[in-house]
Amino acid sequence: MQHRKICFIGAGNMAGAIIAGLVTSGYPADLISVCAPSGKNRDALAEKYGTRSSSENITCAKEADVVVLAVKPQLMADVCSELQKQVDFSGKLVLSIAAGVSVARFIALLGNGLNIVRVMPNTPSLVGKGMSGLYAPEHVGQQDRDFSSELMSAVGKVCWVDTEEGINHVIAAAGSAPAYFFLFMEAMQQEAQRQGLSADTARLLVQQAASGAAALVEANPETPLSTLRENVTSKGGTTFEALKVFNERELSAIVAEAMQAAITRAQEMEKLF
Ligand SMILES: NC(=O)C1=CN([C@@H]2O[C@H](COP(=O)(O)OP(=O)(O)OC[C@H]3O[C@@H](n4cnc5c(N)ncnc54)[C@H](OP(=O)(O)O)[C@@H]3O)[C@@H](O)[C@H]2O)C=CC1
Ligand SMILES: O=C(O)[C@@H]1CCC=N1
Repeated sequence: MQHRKICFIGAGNMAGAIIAGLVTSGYPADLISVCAPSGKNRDALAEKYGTRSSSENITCAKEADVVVLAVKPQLMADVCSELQKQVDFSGKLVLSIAAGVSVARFIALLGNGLNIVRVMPNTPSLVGKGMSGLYAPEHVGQQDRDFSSELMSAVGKVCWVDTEEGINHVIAAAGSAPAYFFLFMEAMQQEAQRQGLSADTARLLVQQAASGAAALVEANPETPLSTLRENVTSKGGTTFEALKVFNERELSAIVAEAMQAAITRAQEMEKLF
């Protein structure tokens, strides 16, 4: 892949996950600078991966070809206003990983013609198993689109969405989704422990069941998920009884409501931030 000078503004969970995946996949660490007010996270990244650590957003953004905005959505306006005063963004590529901050808002904050790509990653990027959805307005050129794809492909799989609204659908289905699976696994671990298994054994059982199920999905891309489910469900057996409970409690309605709640919140954030 192309190697450009990248500056991460923000060194938190998500930036850290992308940086870890990038460096592990061979991106030169000395081309990556990481900015944050405190040394806590950025110094840990510098120590672990050899990236550059700084508290100077403006200096690092000036030097970079690519600026990755990785702060919380509510801080984005302040961070961008500071940058806009001293950094010329023409010729730079800006990637935002923030939920709920629109392209129109970035253009208003950083200037017309901004080469902006919205990326919605997720934390499994940390282990190269990320999923990122990308969106760019029409004026963003093919080279910048390709670079963005390559960058995020270094930490997982990517898809492009045709409309900006699609980013909120990516949030619901992938950005926020690791937390849904963690919640489900937590509930299973708790119940397994309540039934008498040790915490370690309960965790191992749940972990292997989850990663094994995901591996089966990945290994059988043509097989409908319903078939994989049916393959586990013996007639008159245990799985059938367990699934009956989920169905009686309308798990799919709960999932749909939860995913819609994520989208609604992203839409609200677009108005707030
Ligand atoms: N977590 C996730 O699963 C996902 C998050 N996102 C998006 O990623 C973005 C970051 O989220 P997340 O990583 O979870 O957040 P964190 O709270 O983990 O990290 C935020 C980072 O921003 C830094 N920061 C705060 N103020 C500034 C500033 N003025 N200049 C530069 N850096 C600053 C913090 O610094 P310090 O290190 O000093 O505390 C911290 O490193 C959000 O916009 C979120 O919507 C997108 C997809 C998934
Ligand atoms: O919860 C959030 O707002 C961010 C965006 C997707 C995952 N975490």
